[in-house]
Amino acid sequence: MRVGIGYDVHKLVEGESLILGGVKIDYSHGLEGHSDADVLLHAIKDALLGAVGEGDIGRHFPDDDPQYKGISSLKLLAEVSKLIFNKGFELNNLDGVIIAQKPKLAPYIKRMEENIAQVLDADLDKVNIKATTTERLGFVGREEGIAAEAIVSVKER
Ligand SMILES: Nc1ccn([C@@H]2O[C@H](COP(=O)(O)O)[C@@H](O)[C@H]2O)c(=O)n1
Ligand SMILES: C[C@@]1(CO)OP(=O)(O)OP(=O)(O)OC[C@H]1O
Repeated sequence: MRVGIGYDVHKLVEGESLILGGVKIDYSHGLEGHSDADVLLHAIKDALLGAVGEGDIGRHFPDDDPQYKGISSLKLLAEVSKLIFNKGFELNNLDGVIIAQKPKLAPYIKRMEENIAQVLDADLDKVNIKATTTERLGFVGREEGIAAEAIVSVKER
């Protein structure tokens, strides 16, 4: 068994869609990034890559490479899924947290878990996602950005 950790932050701006866990969230603001800026999937991919000793997403999908401009982070997760499969591993379990003052994410969590489990070819009960505010403290509390953290374990298949 091996474990990995991932953390990411993106800035909240007007005029962008908010996509988290591959789910489009109904909100006035969205996250800025080179890709679709799905901060949760970025943290999960970093955790998976870390677990198998493959660095981080910036190494695999550079943020100055035009081929990744606006790309769906679900597609990049599928690439990472292939990579860990080819290295002889499969997901054991995954736990992620989205740190966002707003909007209320609870209604979307199940769909995020379903998306992630599907792309990683894992049972739904191996994927857990949650959300928390920072009680209005810090950059998240001021609604300047959204952060996410993930921890995964993988096992030899
Ligand atoms: N953006 C968010 C943040 C939190 N939730 C849900 O509310 C619960 C309480 O949050 P606290 O930050 O006050 O601990 C949390 O456990 C989540 O279920 C949410 O839906 N969206
Ligand atoms: C996802 C990638 C893809 O180019 O770009 P961004 O959406 O900017 O995200 P970030 O977490 O800043 O960098 C990682 C990149 O791999």
